[in-house]
Amino acid sequence: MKRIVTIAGLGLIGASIAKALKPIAENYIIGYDIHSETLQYAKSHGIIHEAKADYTAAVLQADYLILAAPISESIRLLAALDEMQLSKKLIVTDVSSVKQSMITTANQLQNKAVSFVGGHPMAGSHKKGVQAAKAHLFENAIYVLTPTERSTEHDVHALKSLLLPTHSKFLILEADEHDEMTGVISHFPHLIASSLVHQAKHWEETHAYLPNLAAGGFRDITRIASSNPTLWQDIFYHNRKKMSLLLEEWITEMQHVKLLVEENNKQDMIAYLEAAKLYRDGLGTKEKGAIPSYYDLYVDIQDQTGALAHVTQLLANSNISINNIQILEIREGIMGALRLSFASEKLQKISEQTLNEAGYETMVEK
Ligand SMILES: NC(=O)C1=CN([C@@H]2O[C@H](COP(=O)(O)OP(=O)(O)OC[C@H]3O[C@@H](n4cnc5c(N)ncnc54)[C@H](O)[C@@H]3O)[C@@H](O)[C@H]2O)C=CC1
Ligand SMILES: O=C(O)C(=O)Cc1ccc(O)cc1
Repeated sequence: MKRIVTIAGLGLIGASIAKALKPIAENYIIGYDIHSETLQYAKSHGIIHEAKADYTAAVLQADYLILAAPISESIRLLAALDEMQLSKKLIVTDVSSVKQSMITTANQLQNKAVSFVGGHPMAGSHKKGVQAAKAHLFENAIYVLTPTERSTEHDVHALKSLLLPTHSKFLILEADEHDEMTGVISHFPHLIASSLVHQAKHWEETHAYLPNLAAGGFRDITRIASSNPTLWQDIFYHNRKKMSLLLEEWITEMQHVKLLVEENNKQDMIAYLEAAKLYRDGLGTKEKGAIPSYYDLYVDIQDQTGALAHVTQLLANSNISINNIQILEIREGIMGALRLSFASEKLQKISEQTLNEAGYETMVEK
């Protein structure tokens, strides 16, 4: 029997789920999006079986509905189910980064045919839109499910079975617990990353050369500030209570840090940095985070013509593809470092061996 799955919102997340679910013979994927070009793209690239430009028509046939629009839009799409005459049971889930406002809307629904289980696949990208979608986006990532008053254990089980091809790891959480944790480890760091970029921009007025000094550290810590601003505004809005509490806590923490700097007590400062290092080092580095981290290899090279080409050629000869290359430090006459990023630990290891054999010094961050 066919399992009819409607996905409303075919952007990065919706289309990635569609790509993961479509190869399963039992699934029939209907796509709905407010942008006709997105629908056309999804249909013509085989991401969905069928495109529907009308939301009600897309929902009426479905056994499952995945709401993958921006959070505020997904809330509207969920509430609109009360206006529909559904002839069969509909298991509804969403992918929103904040859960409480979705769950509150779900618990107010009157339509008895609707069962709702909140969802949040905790993987993403700084890109947006259907063209950035990838079938393997959620592989090994945490996929949070939040059961509600409007769902049974059987519904949760059915939804997990549907989402199995995403190859993610399911985790059941309460909405409030989810919003607090993601507030701390995902949403709040975004705000801080953006504010650090603002600080640098401000100082560029005084030091025009400043952007050229933006080295690895600044780039690493602000990488997430390059994400989709509309998406993040929506996240901050829906998690505003937690964000406000975290900001207060942060301001207090910064006052403490200010004292540490001003008082210049060597021991206290080292203890503060040590405690942070200890905790940070203990976080699994190779566990897949929300934004996939690549397997990096640092290579020391002499600053001489052709050094970069030589390294890449050596790896190309071994059929190793490099996902990203960053030149960390190149100054005349001294050693420079390349950061090469690979898609897997295996490629990282082979590259290390290949380059070591050719006489290059390498380093893998532990
Ligand atoms: N981008 C990320 O890294 C992650 C995002 N999420 C969540 O996924 C959801 C979608 O985000 P993305 O896919 O990144 O955004 P996106 O901007 O790539 O895609 C959103 C899609 O929804 C469509 N859309 C907008 N309003 C609509 C409506 N009323 N009806 C139907 N379609 C509509 C847009 O045309 C677009 O195709 C958000 O709720 C976000 O919180 C969850 C995990 C990661
Ligand atoms: O790592 C991050 O914070 C990301 O930017 C990717 C992301 C964005 C939104 C989510 O709800 C989950 C993951």
